[in-house]
Amino acid sequence: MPLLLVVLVVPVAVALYVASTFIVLLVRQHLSPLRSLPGPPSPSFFLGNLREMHDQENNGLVHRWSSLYGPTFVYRGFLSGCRLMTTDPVAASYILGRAYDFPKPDFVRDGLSDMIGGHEGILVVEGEDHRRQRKVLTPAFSASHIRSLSPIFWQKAVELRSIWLDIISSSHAHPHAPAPPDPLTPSGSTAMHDQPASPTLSRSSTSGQSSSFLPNPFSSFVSSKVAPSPDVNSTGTRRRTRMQEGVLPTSEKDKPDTWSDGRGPRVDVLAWFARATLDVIGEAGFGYTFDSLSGGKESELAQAFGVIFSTARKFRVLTILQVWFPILRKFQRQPTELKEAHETMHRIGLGLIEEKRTEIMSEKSSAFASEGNTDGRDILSVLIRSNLSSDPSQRLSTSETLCQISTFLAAGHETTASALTWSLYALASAPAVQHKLRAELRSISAPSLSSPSSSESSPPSPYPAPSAEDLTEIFTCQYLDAVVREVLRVHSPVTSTMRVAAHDNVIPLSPSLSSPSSPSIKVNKGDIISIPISALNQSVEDWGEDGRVFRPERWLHDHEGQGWERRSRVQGLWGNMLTFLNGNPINGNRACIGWRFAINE
Ligand code: HEM
Repeated sequence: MPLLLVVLVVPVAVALYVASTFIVLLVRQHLSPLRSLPGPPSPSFFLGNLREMHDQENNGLVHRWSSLYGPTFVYRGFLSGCRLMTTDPVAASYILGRAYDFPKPDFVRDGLSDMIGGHEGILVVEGEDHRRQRKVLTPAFSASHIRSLSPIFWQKAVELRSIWLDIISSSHAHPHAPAPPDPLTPSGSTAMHDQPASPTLSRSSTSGQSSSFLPNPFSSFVSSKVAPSPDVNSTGTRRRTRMQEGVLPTSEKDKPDTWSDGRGPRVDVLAWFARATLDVIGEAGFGYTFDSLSGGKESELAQAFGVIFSTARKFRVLTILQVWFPILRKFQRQPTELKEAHETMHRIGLGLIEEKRTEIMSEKSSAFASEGNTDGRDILSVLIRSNLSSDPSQRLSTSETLCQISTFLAAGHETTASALTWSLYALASAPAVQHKLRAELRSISAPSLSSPSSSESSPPSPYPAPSAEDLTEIFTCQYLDAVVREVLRVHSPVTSTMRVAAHDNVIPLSPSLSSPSSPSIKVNKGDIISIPISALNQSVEDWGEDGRVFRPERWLHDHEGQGWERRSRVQGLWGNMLTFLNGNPINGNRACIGWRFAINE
């Protein structure tokens, strides 16, 4: 009898659950105020526009849609549900400035939690938990503390420089290395062309624009860093690097190949920057040595993180279904490899926390503890220290602290690798900019920069770490500043983000962009909103007709003494762009907490 009951009742219950979810969805859809907004046709009932968004390159689709339907329009998600997308700066500022009224959607938070290995990191938590975590974490990201980490950035840059010099000189020794089949090669390097189609990066950012397809705003940069750059083995056939498979490469045999194709030696820059930035975030973030640049044995933590990252990135139909049927998450079986990776991360993370705590306690009478001198300390140490001194009700628990380690890795490693790669790409595409920047840097008197440069025949010069005065001189370089801003504006590593209305709301629009009949947009609780960061950063209204062109000069003051940053209508955290987002300390500051770290790096 009980068996009969199970056989009859379970399928009926499942059918009712599925049917009621669909009905709720369709009714919601029917009542949505977003239905009246214009937008592209939906090519598929089940996937809406998600597939084409996933497949687009360099935000071209968003630019096309906004030119056809205006800055605020609707595209379709799962089961053709309406999703709002806006490039209106007033609407974007309203939404992002009210982070607790417009939190990340649950499915995005779930995706991030999978990547981080827990629900308690600052990227994932919302409301009061977020406010508390942000307060404890903020001192670790202060301007002076981040500046004190510069020797780590410097050391890794010098290390990477000598590796590249070695690669170049050894490839000169073998000038006839076979050229790989490489259909992705850039077609000429013209200065300042419109949104360059870098082969490696644009292909990679195909998946990089996928934040609404993969439930993860950080997928925009996550996947772009496992770029499918061509990697060729000795027989000339393509092979995937472990980097591309999501496993971080560190051992000698896995180093990306270099080759000569008649135009000089070629280096997979993205893969090398990923190693350098992994080393940096390990050391500066939590005092952990990955040694991935020097090609030592692949660290346990790098391996574990690689497994977690690559698993979280994978797109599965189940992931989409879980958005609408959260119960499915309960039945999800974790692959053994993933379980082991989480355990490794947990064990190493707890070890690091314990080590820092012991250090801090034993230094209680020393300068570090008594005078608050945290210079050069990794971020985790400063975080633990500020946690110890804060009001007990405001402290982070051990499991919350643990989640911050993987959060720093997830948020601070591939973003910076991507930014650095785009920087080199932009400079390579604009030789005039490159010459001007080099001339400015060569004019600096700082000993760390004025060391004699090496030639192919002499070993690289040591380049001592810059002093505080050197850093001040470097940071006041106007053209360097303009180049960094322009790279991060045109090639924002996080291309879009997503929010959900926590309750019914009315979003104001720019007076110049709204129609008199609808100066605002009504959203219902649960409506999903996409903010295309890249498109906003490149807006023609803000940046002029050449808004999508890489032109650092726009940041220099014109003859009226006005910098372009003052003309932009976007209220970004940094440089009046949304690259690091923006926020509001009262109603949720979800702007990038690591922006100073990234700029310094
Ligand atoms: C060029 C490099 C970087 C870019 C473009 C970038 C961009 C962003 C963006 C757009 C967000 C907001 C995401 C959202 O809410 O949808 C964010 C958040 C965050 N970033 Fe970064 N980031 C960079 C580097 C870093 C670094 C180096 C770190 C840490 C060392 C870091 C740590 C974080 C954290 C912890 C958050 C979550 C903040 C919160 O929710 O309160 N980021 N970042």
